[in-house]
Amino acid sequence: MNYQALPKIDLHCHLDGSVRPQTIIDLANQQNVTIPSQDINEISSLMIAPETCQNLEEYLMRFELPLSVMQTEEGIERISFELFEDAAKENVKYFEVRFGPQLHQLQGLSFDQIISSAVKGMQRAEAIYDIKGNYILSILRTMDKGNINDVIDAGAAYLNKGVVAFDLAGAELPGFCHEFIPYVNYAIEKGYRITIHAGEQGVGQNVFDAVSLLGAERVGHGIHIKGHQGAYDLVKEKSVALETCPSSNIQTKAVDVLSNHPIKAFYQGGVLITINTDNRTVSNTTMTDEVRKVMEEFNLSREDYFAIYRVSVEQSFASDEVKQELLKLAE
Ligand SMILES: O=c1[nH]cnc2c1ncn2[C@@H]1O[C@H](CO)[C@@H](O)[C@H]1O
Ligand SMILES: [Zn+2]
Repeated sequence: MNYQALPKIDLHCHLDGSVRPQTIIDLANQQNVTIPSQDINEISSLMIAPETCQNLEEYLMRFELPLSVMQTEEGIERISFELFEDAAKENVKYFEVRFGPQLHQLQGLSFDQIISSAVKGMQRAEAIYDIKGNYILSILRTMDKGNINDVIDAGAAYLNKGVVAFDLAGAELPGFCHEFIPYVNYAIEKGYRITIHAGEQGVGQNVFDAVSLLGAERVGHGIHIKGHQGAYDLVKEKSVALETCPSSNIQTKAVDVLSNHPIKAFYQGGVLITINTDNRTVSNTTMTDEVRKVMEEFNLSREDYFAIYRVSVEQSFASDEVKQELLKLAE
């Protein structure tokens, strides 16, 4: 099968984990940022998380280098444009990208400048390529909570003009949802859709909480509903889609090998699943690779692929008009 040619949808991809290595070098030189090497191979290997990562925390250490050149409007705009360009060239037709505005303030950018730069880069790519997209604003669970509502307020000006949803990301502790209830409620009041990273690091209860306490409409990863019947049943009952990211899940030790990934069991059990990249550079992957890996490992047919594609369309935060266009590609 020609995986590259298939129309694809990626609903879970981090901007800062998906920067071209050459762009890190270019921007570091332009911005006078010191980086460990000028050699593209060395920069690439510093950015890609190794298979020997012990856990999510070690995986997350790979984001420091790209973030060092994502502190100016030009840097963010360029990286956003290039990510949508890369995705369009492999036939991703709809792309939801997320990032944490709190991580881009090291040189004093305002949340408005940060968010508008990302949106501008996306819109520049949308004008040239056959791709549509939206941004999701991620709050880092480990960071100070004092400015979360400022991120929500700044992003609200872009709602349905490039920004659609709110997310919680970063290291995952058991029971994390409780302390975020007021922030997520504030985001919902402002009109954000909700997706939450949960059940990536061993805690199925976090998925149950993300859906029942935070109103998550989708869950990032969600792997550990396997082994938590209550979470499994709730996700099915509420038609919450899981944004699975197979390569990332192996690097972070959420699963040991692809053949043990529960994605096919979920699919056969009627859980809504989608296939996504998480981090193109850190996980050294593309949508073409993720689709190929899942289809080959689990012997999925073209019909299975388009069933999953349709779930991605329905569970996306795209407008009805865009959804109609995307569904036509599955006919
Ligand atoms: O798989 C993941 N699980 C949890 N957090 C993640 C994952 N990938 C990236 N980030 C975190 O999200 C931030 C904003 O994009 C990244 O800087 C990284 O810390
Ligand atoms: Zn993620």
